[in-house]
Amino acid sequence: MSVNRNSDSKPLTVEIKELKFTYPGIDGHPPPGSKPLIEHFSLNLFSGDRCLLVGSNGAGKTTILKILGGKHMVEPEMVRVLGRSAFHDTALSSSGDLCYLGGEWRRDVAFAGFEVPIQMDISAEKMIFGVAGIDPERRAELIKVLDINLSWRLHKVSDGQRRRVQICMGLLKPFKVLLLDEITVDLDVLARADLLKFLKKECDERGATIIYATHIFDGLEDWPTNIVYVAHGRLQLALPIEKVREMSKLSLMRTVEAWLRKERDEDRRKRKENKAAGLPEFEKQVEGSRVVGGDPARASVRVTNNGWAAGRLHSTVAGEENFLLSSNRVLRG
Ligand SMILES: Nc1ncnc2c1ncn2[C@@H]1O[C@H](COP(=O)(O)OP(=O)(O)OP(=O)(O)O)[C@@H](O)[C@H]1O
Repeated sequence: MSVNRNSDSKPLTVEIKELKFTYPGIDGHPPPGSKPLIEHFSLNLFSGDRCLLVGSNGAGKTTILKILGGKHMVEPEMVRVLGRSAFHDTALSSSGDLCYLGGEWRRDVAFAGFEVPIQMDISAEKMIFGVAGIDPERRAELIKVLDINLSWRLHKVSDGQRRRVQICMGLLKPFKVLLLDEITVDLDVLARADLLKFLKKECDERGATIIYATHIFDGLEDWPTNIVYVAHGRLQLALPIEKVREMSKLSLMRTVEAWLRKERDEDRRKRKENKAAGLPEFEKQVEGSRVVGGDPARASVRVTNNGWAAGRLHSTVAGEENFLLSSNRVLRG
């Protein structure tokens, strides 16, 4: 499903085609009898799009962003970012063209090319200026936008200040596709507003594409170009913002609230019906399906020669031809 009315002339940047994904069990395979977490999910996004990804807790937003960010393996044709498979073509992330910013401090910073925990005794200046090959103007702009004091010692600053440094590190390279998994929770209103403004400019002026998963709608009314609503790992709606405004006279937050309320009422109705019919109210959780993502070395089924080893962040071997298996068997945290 394409969500941009004017997509004809704009390059396609994110292409999701019939995406299907199940978290692997401890043996590296989807547990027998498990229902895919994500299924029948298709979406196209274009250069310049700012897409808000909304849905209730557990809907699958983080999973989708991680798949797009190349952290979970899926069939290469299911997800293309800038025409390439994010999981198999690790140069997409290492070049900075594809950037995933989520809750994982250490890994995100490492992906920005500076492999140190962000809570150690180090100055913000050392962290930020330690990344090589950065345009000084862009760096100065980000420091200003995020109002970073370069003398901050990272082990002594507040969560929000540390988060600002993390975001700055993540945005230093001029990304083409940015995946944001609610990274603004710690930010004060001013920092959040300035960051959102900066991100809007990145899309308008450089044609970047941003997908932003959030539950916080403050200051977002005029930010997105598209809204994507996901429930139970299935795409419910993918609309340009003008269409959402046409459909609903409510604010963005109230509109999303109405969608989620309807979904919850429907879930409750189904559970009641199941109960009345003597069926289990909730879907059975498949035993062993909860895995800690991250280290492929911990999975008992290994993909042959995929270039990854425990504790390493960048594959030495890029390219789909190196992958013998193409199920959902490997997770990167
Ligand atoms: N590593 C994992 N292994 C197995 N199941 C997982 C794993 N990570 C998430 N899940 C399950 O996948 C489902 C979707 O989780 P996900 O984190 O993608 O949801 P979300 O929409 O981002 O939720 P939230 O709004 O709470 O952040 C949840 O039911 C969750 O329990």
